[in-house]
Amino acid sequence: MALDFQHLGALSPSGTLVIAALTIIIFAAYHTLWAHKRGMPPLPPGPPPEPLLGHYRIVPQDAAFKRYAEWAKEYESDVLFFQTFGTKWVVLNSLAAATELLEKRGSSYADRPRFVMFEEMGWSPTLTWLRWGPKYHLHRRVLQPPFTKSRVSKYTAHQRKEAIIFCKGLVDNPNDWLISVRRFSVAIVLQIAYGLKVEGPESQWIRLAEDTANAIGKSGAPASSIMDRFPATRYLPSWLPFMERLRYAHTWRPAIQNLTSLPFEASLKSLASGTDNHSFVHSRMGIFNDNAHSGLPNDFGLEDIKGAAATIVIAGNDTTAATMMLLVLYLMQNPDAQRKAQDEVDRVVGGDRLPTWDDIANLPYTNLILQETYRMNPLSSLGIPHASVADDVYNGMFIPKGTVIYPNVWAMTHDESVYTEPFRFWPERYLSKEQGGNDEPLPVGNFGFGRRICIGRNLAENSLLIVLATMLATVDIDWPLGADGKPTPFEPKWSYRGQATVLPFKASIKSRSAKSKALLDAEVQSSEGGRP
Ligand code: HEM
Repeated sequence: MALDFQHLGALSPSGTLVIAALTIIIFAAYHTLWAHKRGMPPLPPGPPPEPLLGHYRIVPQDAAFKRYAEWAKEYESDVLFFQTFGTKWVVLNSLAAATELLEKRGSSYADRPRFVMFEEMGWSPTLTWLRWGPKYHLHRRVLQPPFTKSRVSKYTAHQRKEAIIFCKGLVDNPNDWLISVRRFSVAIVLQIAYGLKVEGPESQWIRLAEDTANAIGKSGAPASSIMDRFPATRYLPSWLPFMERLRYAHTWRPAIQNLTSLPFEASLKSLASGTDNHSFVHSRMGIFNDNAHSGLPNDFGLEDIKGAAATIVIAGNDTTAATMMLLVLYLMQNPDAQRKAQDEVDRVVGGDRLPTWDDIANLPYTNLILQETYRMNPLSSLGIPHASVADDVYNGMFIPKGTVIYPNVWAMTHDESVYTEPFRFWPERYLSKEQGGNDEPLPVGNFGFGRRICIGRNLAENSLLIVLATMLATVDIDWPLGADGKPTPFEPKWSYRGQATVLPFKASIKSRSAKSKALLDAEVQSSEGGRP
């Protein structure tokens, strides 16, 4: 008989706790006995679990990637095993393991776990969270083609224009540089998904995207809440002390719903008025309406279009903004790298114009600054988890079907056997020894692995490169001024709940020259409707 948890909210607190505890004990005992099949090789090693709770209290909620990397050394294994309440998870701490399992055996590891907490947050069909199956394939087939390397070139004019508006924002309002960052990242994806424009720093779309970024950015590592580990707990009353993630999900639910609905409705309105803005929504609605008129079925229905458009904004906005903040941070902390990159841009572009797309291929050091930024702080330090669809054996270790797989990208990009002084920002490390570098490999994993690799990576990389080149051409970035009027270094603060991001910080941003400022002003002036 299925358990009915719906009525639990009406129970007294002590009754609820007793039922919750009993249910957890039964499930945990059952799954612990089941986890290891007879006759199979041993499970990967890991710290010993606690009775019944397994590893629930052992793995830290914050910055778990660092602890996993330490355990990998302690247990001398790049693959570690954990379990709690019947959920099993494996952490891959080396690129070799991630490449073998997520790339080479990719089809066996292309599922996602169920993101119960995100379900509580009210997401519509979103490629990122969809389980491996027909719905997933349909969404990937629709969303991937517009973002291939060749197809993203159609967005480059828009990206360059926004990069120039961004840098003008930095020069005109340096103290509000974070608003300019948010404006840029929203403007790119909102235009592509819905054909909507961000008219200025006060735009409702910036606020909406900010809310959603907050909702997702601080929601904890994906699939790691008690609800994800043990889905029945979603029906417990949210006032219980250990259900803070459920409270969080309900608090942010309206933000997710607004982001999914409001821009979609605005885009439909502009379509109804007869304007085709060539956005994702307009092109999908064209197909949808044509099919409807011809009496053909629409596999990709209205909810799918709505969910897929929101995916572009949700997946593309905060990731781009967070990487831009890292670029500003690392340029500020590393004046030598900043000067060297500025010299490169000056040499290639000259002082009479701003960088264009043709220049990007001729800016290798600028490109390495971006690569080193990816390596220093992979935003999804533990990736977005995959899940295995079949039993497997790797290096003599058994990985059961249905195991959640976390690639520890941070451990990979800080592996001392690959990167000398991994905590040092040193873009030259990728150059050959003859060029003064150390022949180290470019970082891998920032955009994920295998079948689930980020579909927006080409778009994001283009955004970041044109923004970086334009910043280098037009502004100097330094530590903020202290009370004595001198640049004053400080230790930045970080958040490791959800994405690994640097928290908002102050920087001193100044125009490089009257000429570079005039170039920005002139380009913004001449670009149609461009407003900082
Ligand atoms: C710096 C920017 C970005 C970073 C660091 C980033 C990172 C990631 C990562 C780590 C994943 C998980 C991959 C995996 O499971 O193996 C992912 C998936 C995804 N990304 Fe991005 N991303 C960025 C920008 C974008 C943009 C601009 C878009 C939209 C066009 C986008 C759309 C997606 C989607 C739809 C998925 C889910 C793919 C799937 O599950 O099949 N991302 N991204």
